[in-house]
Amino acid sequence: MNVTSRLMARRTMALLPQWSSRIFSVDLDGAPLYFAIQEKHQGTEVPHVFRRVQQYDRCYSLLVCSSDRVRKAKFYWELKDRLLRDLPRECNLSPMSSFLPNVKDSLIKGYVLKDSSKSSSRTEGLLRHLIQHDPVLVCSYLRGEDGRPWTQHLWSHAEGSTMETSNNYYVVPSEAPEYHPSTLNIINSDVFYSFREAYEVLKKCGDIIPEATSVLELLSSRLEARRKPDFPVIVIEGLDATGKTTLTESLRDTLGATLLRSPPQCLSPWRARFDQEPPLIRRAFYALGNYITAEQIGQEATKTPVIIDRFWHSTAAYAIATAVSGSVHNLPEEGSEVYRWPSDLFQPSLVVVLNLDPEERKRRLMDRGQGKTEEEQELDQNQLFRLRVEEAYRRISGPACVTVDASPSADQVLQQVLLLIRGKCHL
Ligand SMILES: Nc1ncnc2c1ncn2[C@@H]1O[C@H](COP(=O)(O)OP(=O)(O)OP(=O)(O)O)[C@@H](O)[C@H]1O
Ligand SMILES: Nc1ccn([C@H]2C[C@H](O)[C@@H](COP(=O)(O)O)O2)c(=O)n1
Repeated sequence: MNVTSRLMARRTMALLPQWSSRIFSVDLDGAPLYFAIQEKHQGTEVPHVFRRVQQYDRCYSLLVCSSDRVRKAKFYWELKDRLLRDLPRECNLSPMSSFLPNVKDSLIKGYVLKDSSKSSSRTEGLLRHLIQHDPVLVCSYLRGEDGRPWTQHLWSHAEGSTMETSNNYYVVPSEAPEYHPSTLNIINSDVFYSFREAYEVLKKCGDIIPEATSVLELLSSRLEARRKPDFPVIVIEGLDATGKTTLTESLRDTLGATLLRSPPQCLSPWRARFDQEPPLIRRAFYALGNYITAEQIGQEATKTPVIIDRFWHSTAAYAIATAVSGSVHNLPEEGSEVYRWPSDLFQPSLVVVLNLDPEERKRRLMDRGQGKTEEEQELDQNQLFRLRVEEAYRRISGPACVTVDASPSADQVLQQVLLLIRGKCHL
């Protein structure tokens, strides 16, 4: 490799720190398959993932690398649609990531691209364009000949030219890491543990999402000193159609309470807009919604008991369950810091989670016959996602939730929750 290409390769690799200590994970049919790279040719074992892609003529990886996390999140979010639109039909994409085993915040996301189109020119033209203009690291993979293993070639770009590095990295099998890679970046990317962290994300979005500025304007007067509320504050949680609206309205009427929601009414004009954004931005929006609701709690709980329809448990449980794929075993383990309550967020007196058999929930959804959000459809169709949300609810602590069976009649559920409130909150 000449000096220029070595420099180009070094500059490119600086985007992906500790390149040769990284593990690569490819999600084929929902299950991660792992491989690593090494500089020396040792052994000939082909990682499982490459045995699965042999039928394709060409194989590439794209990893989205940028120190600007808003740009990175936006670009990754839009990349799949762009690739599916512009690549030849014979190309196939699978989610991929690279990470340092068990090192927090080391996860970098991307795709593996398998190509069996007649010519490489369209695909490679697109990849060249991407590395020139976007925060993407591209590698190509070559099948070894004469019993030699597959090799990974890093593409570099500088001063108008693109090249593949000629010093090979050999692709070798790797063990599954102790922690599922998608758990590594949850803190402050999917779940925010302070007002400041969530606020900073929306502040950075101001120039690309004008609505973020409107949301921030609502927050300017917040974070006043909190005092202990005079009346109990009770949160009702649960998946959609488990009966939260029905129960919270009955509790309001029975207890003469104030009913609040998170996200609060004042954020309604922007909710649909933020629901289209990548998790980093969308979850920051919901996190800030909890702080606005907390402020309203502070005002109302001096006068009456307060009932809240969804709060922090929803924000964290849905975010964690979306960030992690596969079975509940992939979730961060019970007791992980991922499930801790933000230290600057108001803690309610009691959190009740309504639990309902999936078939009965589906029946209630059908009877109600309203439109569903994408996440609600996902809950409906994807059993594993529903199980992850339910388990994440259960693992959140400080305060932990109390689970109530929501399958009896509305009045029986109300009586059950009133008993809990009277026991815990001395009402
Ligand atoms: N205990 C119950 N038994 C039978 N049906 C119920 C019960 N509680 C609520 N329902 C009915 O189930 C449907 C969903 O209830 P509701 O709207 O209260 O749920 P939700 O949790 O607030 O839903 P979402 O989160 O989607 O707003 C409604 O049609 C409601 O009348
Ligand atoms: N405090 C909240 C409330 C809601 N969310 C998110 C989680 C789901 O994506 C969706 C469910 O809300 P619904 O459709 O029942 O209004 O909203 C959140 O993150 N935090």
